[in-house]
Amino acid sequence: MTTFPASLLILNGKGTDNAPLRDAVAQLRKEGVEIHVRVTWEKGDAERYIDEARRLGVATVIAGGGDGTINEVATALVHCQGDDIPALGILPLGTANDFATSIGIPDEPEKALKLAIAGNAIEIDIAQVNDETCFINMATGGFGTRITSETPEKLKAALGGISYLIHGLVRMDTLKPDRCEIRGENINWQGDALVIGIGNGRQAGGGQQLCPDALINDGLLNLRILTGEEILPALLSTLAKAGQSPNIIEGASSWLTISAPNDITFNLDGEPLTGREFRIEILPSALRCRLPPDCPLLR
Ligand SMILES: Nc1ncnc2c1ncn2[C@@H]1O[C@H](COP(=O)(O)OP(=O)(O)OP(=O)(O)O)[C@@H](O)[C@H]1O
Ligand SMILES: [Mg+2]
Repeated sequence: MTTFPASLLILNGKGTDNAPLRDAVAQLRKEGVEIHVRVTWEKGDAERYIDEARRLGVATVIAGGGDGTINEVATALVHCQGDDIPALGILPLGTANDFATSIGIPDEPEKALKLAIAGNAIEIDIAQVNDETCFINMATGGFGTRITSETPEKLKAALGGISYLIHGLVRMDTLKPDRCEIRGENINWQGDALVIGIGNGRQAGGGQQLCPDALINDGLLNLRILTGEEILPALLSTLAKAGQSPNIIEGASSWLTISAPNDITFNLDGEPLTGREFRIEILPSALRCRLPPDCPLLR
């Protein structure tokens, strides 16, 4: 792989104790591939490493971590000015890895790294909330959000994606819909939402297909609202057969506004954002991402 340009791998500090990854990086370096590796300690570190990546002139910045890490790196790339902005590569090392899984990134570090270095860089969209925060995968609100943002770190580390579900069941007594109003192109809805999913990508919460028709390069946000008084088990089975349930509202729009009389919390690729007014818009073709040739989320 000697002909490929240099990359900088931004590794979430949670994922550094990883022998297969160490071997994969060593092997690629032996083959002549230039890979710089940097490790994060806290939020904001990824952004600083992007500055360094640009000084080094690398062709790819690889996000090594979960959805939160991918989003942080993607957001920093979207905010870059000028020419020769590096492409995004993805190395899934999180607990849920919802974005990576849905776009077809392989699990094995070696395969994912090779794709991140040599894959085709394709223009994709990102979503922006209130002119500032971005999410590359999905915003979830309502009960579903409480599941994810309240799942304790330890439970998450031990059980992975399943922990979202378990923790959700334990807290079923707290199930309470969020009253809100949602507008968009041909969307004007008001009511009590149990779960609101707004997707550039398709799945969140460790495999829940909230926006099964979403594409990452169609210039649209996909919306799905789950309403009604169903309890969680029923809710999860309805997720599978949309279009049949009167409790599922769907739509697509390049922008959405959500307003609520009480605070609601959205989970943006794992990071909570609380408020009463949200304006979410898609930024079309905002960055380039190295994707597998058969990526199912492309138009
Ligand atoms: N060294 C570190 N130790 C612990 N947390 C870190 C470290 N560096 C960054 N972080 C935090 O990790 C979070 C992002 O984690 P990320 O979403 O990538 O993984 P995850 O939550 O395990 O995976 P997933 O979102 O796929 O479930 C950010 O909030 C960031 O502040
Ligand atoms: Mg889309």
